[in-house]
Amino acid sequence: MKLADSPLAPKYDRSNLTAGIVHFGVGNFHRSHQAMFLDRLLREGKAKDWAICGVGVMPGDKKMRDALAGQDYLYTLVLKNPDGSKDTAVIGSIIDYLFAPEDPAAVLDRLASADTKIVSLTVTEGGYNIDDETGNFRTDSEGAVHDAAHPEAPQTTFGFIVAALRRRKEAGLDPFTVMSCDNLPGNGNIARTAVVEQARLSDPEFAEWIDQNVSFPNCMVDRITPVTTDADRQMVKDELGLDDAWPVVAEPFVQWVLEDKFPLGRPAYEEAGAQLVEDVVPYELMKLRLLNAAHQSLAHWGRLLGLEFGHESAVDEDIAGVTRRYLEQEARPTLRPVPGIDLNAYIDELFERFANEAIADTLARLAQDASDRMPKFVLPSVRENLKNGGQIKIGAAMCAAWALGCEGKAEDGSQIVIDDQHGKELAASAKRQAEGEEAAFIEDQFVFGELAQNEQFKNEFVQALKDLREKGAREVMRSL
Ligand SMILES: NC(=O)c1ccc[n+]([C@@H]2O[C@H](COP(=O)([O-])OP(=O)(O)OC[C@H]3O[C@@H](n4cnc5c(N)ncnc54)[C@H](O)[C@@H]3O)[C@@H](O)[C@H]2O)c1
Ligand SMILES: O=P(O)(O)OC[C@@H](O)[C@@H](O)[C@H](O)[C@H](O)CO
Repeated sequence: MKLADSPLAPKYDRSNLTAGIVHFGVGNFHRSHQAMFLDRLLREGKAKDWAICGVGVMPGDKKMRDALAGQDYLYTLVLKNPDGSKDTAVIGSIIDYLFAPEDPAAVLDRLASADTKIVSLTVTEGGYNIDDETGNFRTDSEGAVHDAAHPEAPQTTFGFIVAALRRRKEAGLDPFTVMSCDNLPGNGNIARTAVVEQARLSDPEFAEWIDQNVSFPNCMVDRITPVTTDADRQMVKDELGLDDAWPVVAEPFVQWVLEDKFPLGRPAYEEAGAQLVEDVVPYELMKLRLLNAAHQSLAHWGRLLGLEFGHESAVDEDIAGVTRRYLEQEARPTLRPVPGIDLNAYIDELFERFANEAIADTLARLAQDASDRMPKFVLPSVRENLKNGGQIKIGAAMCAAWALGCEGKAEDGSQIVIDDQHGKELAASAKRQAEGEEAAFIEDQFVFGELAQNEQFKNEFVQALKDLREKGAREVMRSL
């Protein structure tokens, strides 16, 4: 059955909607989170001017464009509960999709349209081109250099945003709000840096204007959303009778905490369950340094033991133990109090969520692009503890588990595949490490910045790596 004919399909009239939001990076998470919040409002007859037009700038996004365009941009969202039951809906809030490499002019026209009031992003942690140590935009990246030289014919997210803001200004239109929904500490601030610094490369004066006039709210986003598998597609066909080229599965838990800084207005997200707050930073840090850091721990220790899924790591006594001790002894002490949240209960709930085997989140997904994730989720706590005399041994050992995994083999001899945009460099330093250069991995400036020069971090890392080789991961985890 076609999605549009399903009893689960939206009852609201989609021909009557206007795209007020342009979203870059329509992956699984955007579709399980922001698009779902909007769908909730649309079902109540609200937010008709806030439908979403997706944009993809990466060559790989053609697949998503084709999948969505072939089914009127509808898709199935399947929430998998821990007891094995499922809650399903067909989501209708995305009404168009533009694939930038094929038609960049259409993307610019859409961004420059008076209808567009919010430009939102889930372009991954690495998509912002930020040096984690300095917080500076990497002006020498290929895309940034291209868009600086050809500001009228951009290829990257930030190049498009800058070009569109210029067109709006020239046309006398107010700037849209730029809302990052990526897992980054201060994601709005980072989006600001990326947009302003991209603009500065071609027009410093306009960059200043953007900095003064464009709003970049910060937000914290949360819903574990694994990669869609063929088995998920088959399940949607068998159980719901639906032909869906790209359904999304996710956990039932969902959270969105955001700053209310939308000069051109916004959907009433709070009426769909989001929390609007003055200061989102404590919530963001809690989520990134606890949930996302725990995911790194489950992934790197679990992969060393040859495990495949997040829930397998989460119920393994040694991995769960070392992960919990990391959270309690090294991550939580770096957090500020979070209004309305008991951090002990939050950590307990994380382990319940991680243990949901119906989600079947893979350790490969959690470890993907770890070179972008470790610097955002784990290394900030290491740095803060080093500064304040706090403990770092479990974080350093997690880095060593990752480093050893990058040599390519689990303890049971199975292969560990490295899927990382910085993978070549990781493989090269892991090779030097395997040949006896014990600190080679942490000398990778892109990931570790100045940390290799810190004697305490280096010693803890090198010792953990040595112990891992001599005693194995289980004994090391138990000793921590
Ligand atoms: N999956 C989750 O559980 C989850 C939960 C919370 C937040 N997030 C955030 O959402 C992001 C995306 O996750 P996902 O599960 O949707 O992944 P995904 O792989 O399904 O989608 C990623 C999207 O980002 C685009 N992208 C990647 N690099 C880009 C770049 N340099 N410029 C522009 N676009 C780029 C891809 O083309 C794709 O459209 C994560 O990196 C994270 O920051 C994910
Ligand atoms: O998607 P990333 O790159 O931010 O990190 C991997 C996971 O930790 C992450 O996707 C979580 O599942 C998510 O942040 C839960 O809300």
